Amino acid sequence: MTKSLRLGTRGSPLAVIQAEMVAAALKKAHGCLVEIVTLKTSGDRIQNRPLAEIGGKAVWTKELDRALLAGETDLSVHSMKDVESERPEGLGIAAILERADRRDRLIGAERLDALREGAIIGTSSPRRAAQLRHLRPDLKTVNLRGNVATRMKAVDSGQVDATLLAAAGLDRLGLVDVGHALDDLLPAPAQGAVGIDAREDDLKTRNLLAAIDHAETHEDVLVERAFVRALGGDCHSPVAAAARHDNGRITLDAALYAEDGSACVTGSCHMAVGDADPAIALAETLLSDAPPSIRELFT
Ligand SMILES: NCc1[nH]cc(CCC(=O)O)c1CC(=O)O
Repeated sequence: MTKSLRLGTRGSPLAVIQAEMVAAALKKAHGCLVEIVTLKTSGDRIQNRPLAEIGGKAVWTKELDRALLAGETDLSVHSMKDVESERPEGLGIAAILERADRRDRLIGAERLDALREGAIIGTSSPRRAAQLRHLRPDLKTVNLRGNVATRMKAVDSGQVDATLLAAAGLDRLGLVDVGHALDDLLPAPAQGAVGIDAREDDLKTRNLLAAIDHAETHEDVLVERAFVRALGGDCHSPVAAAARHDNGRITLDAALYAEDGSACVTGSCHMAVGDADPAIALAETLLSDAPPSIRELFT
């Protein structure tokens, strides 16, 4: 029997491609019909100010959450790195697709050390800005928002010397040859993972979604999110974290930065699958070891 599902998504080209990936996976697993409903979030509406200034949490998810809770949609598709680690009451991540390339790619130069002295880097990500300034204190970072095409245009037109974009987003847009992957830059928590939210009490939809869940990715992302939650951080915090499966256990590598990159604390821990306590303990240790310039960013 086929069931028709209403899938809520943002309307950016990348968001729509990710929604189509989920629709195709559901169709393949169950033969369901999926109707894609695009919604505008406050992050989409307000383009000309730094995200951190728009204020309030959940700039990318609030409208999708509202529609889902109101029963106007049955599921929401999100880039997991944009989803606050605290979800509204009544909603919960039901499935996460297999993670794509989680690295950042540099657009505008082949390597960071190939950038000229004092080069201007456009990014709206506090993590990327802090990481770049940590490695190259001479670099200037300027706020650059907008979708992937807008940001690439800013490099092409010379408005900025370079920018960083997630490999996963570029690849999904078909831009597989754009930019140069930075192997040594620790990515954002949950980067490269697409997640699907559903109402906690909608067991029918949650069961359908269970079939397209990628367990390893889901477990790793939960660890990265537990780490951020324990810090009291959010997706605008200068935090990097990457969990990976390793011989049936999970290893987490993490780093916290001062906003201007002048300080950084890093650490790693290992844990059994399903036990995020070591990630929470690592968050506490890193915060207590961190200088005030880092500690003041977390409450
Ligand atoms: N904050 C925007 C955003 N959210 C998710 C991705 C990329 C896709 C992903 O990480 O799965 C991007 C673009 C970027 O950072 O380059």
